[in-house]
Amino acid sequence: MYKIGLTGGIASGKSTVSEWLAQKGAPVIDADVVAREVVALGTPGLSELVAYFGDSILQGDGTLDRPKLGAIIFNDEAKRKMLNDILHRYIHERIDELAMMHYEQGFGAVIYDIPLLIETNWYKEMDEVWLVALEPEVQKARLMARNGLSEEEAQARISSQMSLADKKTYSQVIIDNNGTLEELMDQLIQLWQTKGDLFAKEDS
Ligand SMILES: CC(C)(COP(=O)(O)OP(=O)(O)OC[C@H]1O[C@@H](n2cnc3c(N)ncnc32)[C@H](O)[C@@H]1O)[C@@H](O)C(=O)NCCC(=O)NCCS
Ligand SMILES: Nc1ncnc2c1ncn2[C@@H]1O[C@H](COP(=O)(O)OP(=O)(O)OP(=O)(O)O)[C@@H](O)[C@H]1O
Repeated sequence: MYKIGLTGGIASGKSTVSEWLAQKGAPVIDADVVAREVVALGTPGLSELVAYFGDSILQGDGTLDRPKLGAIIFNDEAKRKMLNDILHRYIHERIDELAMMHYEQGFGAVIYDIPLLIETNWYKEMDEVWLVALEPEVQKARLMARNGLSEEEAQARISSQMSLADKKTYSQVIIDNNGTLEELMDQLIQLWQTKGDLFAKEDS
């Protein structure tokens, strides 16, 4: 099965792209969804987080207080590394399971929507990397609007990730999302024309 890693910085438009691809019939694995599963109530992932960060990262009902943990790790590199060390193993395992399900269903290719695909070296497992690219100023504005963050908070999140210029050197396909949604869709239609057949099921 052909593996396509879809990546890009925070608020770059990966979900917008992967939802479009999913509507076209491509199987998509969303690492942000998996990252929520592995810290659900009662999981070993959540227990390990509490053991390191303390139970002040929990809400009253025992579930993870995500904004609170975000405020900690996006401003502290050592703690972010620890979070990654704890969770990426669980995330990777679950992603492999989901990929196996798609493989068993006969799909020719699968999209791995992974924000930290390059930072974690997971790109090495991919056959190709698609990057959703946009200038940091546009990114910051979209992130502030979507998450209701201050400029400083948005900048801290952007700075916690690899720069766009570096990510480009690992990518075979660049999807430019500086423009309107319509301009994005035009590129996706073109991309589907050249790559869409990869996803076809073997028995179809
Ligand atoms: C810190 C957490 C609790 C904040 O939760 P929140 O609901 O506010 O954000 P969400 O999970 O939707 O992530 C939004 C975006 O933040 C960025 N991001 C998330 N985690 C990290 C990280 N460890 N380092 C850098 N950027 C990150 C990604 O671009 C992601 O798409 C959460 O992001 C988390 O658990 N992160 C660790 C798991 C992880 O590395 N996820 C990325 C997928 S591999
Ligand atoms: N071309 C565009 N024009 C205007 N807004 C856009 C465009 N593309 C995406 N957006 C908006 O920008 C925000 C970020 O997009 P999206 O959620 O798809 O990014 P993402 O890369 O999946 O983010 P994250 O990884 O941080 O969850 C959303 O509010 C989305 O509606």
